[in-house]
Amino acid sequence: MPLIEFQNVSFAYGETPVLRDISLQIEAGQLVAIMGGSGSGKTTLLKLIGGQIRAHSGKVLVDGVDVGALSETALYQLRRKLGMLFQFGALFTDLSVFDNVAFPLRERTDLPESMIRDLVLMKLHAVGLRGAAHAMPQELSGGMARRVALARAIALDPQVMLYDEPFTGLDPISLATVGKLIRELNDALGTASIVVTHDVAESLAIVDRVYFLADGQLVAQGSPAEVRASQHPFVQQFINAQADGPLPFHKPAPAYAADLGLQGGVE
Ligand SMILES: Nc1ncnc2c1ncn2[C@@H]1O[C@H](COP(=O)(O)OP(=O)(O)OP(=O)(O)O)[C@@H](O)[C@H]1O
Repeated sequence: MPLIEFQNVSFAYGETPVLRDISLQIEAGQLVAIMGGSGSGKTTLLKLIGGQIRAHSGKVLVDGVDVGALSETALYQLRRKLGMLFQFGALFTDLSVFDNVAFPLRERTDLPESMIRDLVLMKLHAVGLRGAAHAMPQELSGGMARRVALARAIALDPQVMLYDEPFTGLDPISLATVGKLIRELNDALGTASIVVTHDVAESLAIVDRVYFLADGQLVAQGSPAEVRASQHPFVQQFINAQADGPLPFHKPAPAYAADLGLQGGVE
């Protein structure tokens, strides 16, 4: 059974459709990337998995459970299975690295402090930062802070990991380190993981599959090898970072002359 499944999911904010008829399946151990232009609905897709919003039609299943049908209490339980790393998922600045990672364990479990200590050190070890346990967030580089946030996200051994732009703002070395960690943690924990990213090269190096979203629809998908070889115009536009293509540079607008209030003007 897939850990994440979208069955013909559609969603709109008010009258504006954001996702249309999305179907996909992600198995345990799979790491996938969702790519698409700004506003194509990537973050919305993650919010449907976390239950922050509910599908207007179709179903979102996490570990076989229909997220849209859950009560608030049941959602709270479900979220225990999810780990999330967001671009701006900042660390608590007044807590040490250790206490940041311990936070979800203290909040969500009744484990004794001695066990929490072991778990925190294990998670920090997994991201290579056991040595920074007693540092404060202000003392960390951006890349280290992201790795601590990653350790915090996996504190409760999630079955599903959601990453929203995990590479943003990182230097090339930290970026490669975080990418490698995302892959390693996915494999070690056997999670189903989704990375929402603009970072084509980094994500192609680590993921099993890529889904391309445009205008709220899945327009292309494939393995990194298929994506690299694809002649699909959307895929090409992303891989080659072209400003214009199927995702247009210009947002649709009235004729220039009409916008300027000219009648019969020349465009
Ligand atoms: N709370 C909201 N209320 C109304 N419209 C929203 C809301 N959140 C997002 N939108 C709109 O929904 C569309 C999809 O947004 P979403 O954040 O999912 O896109 P995205 O692909 O993640 O974009 P980006 O790459 O820029 O983060 C956008 O047009 C956005 O303006």
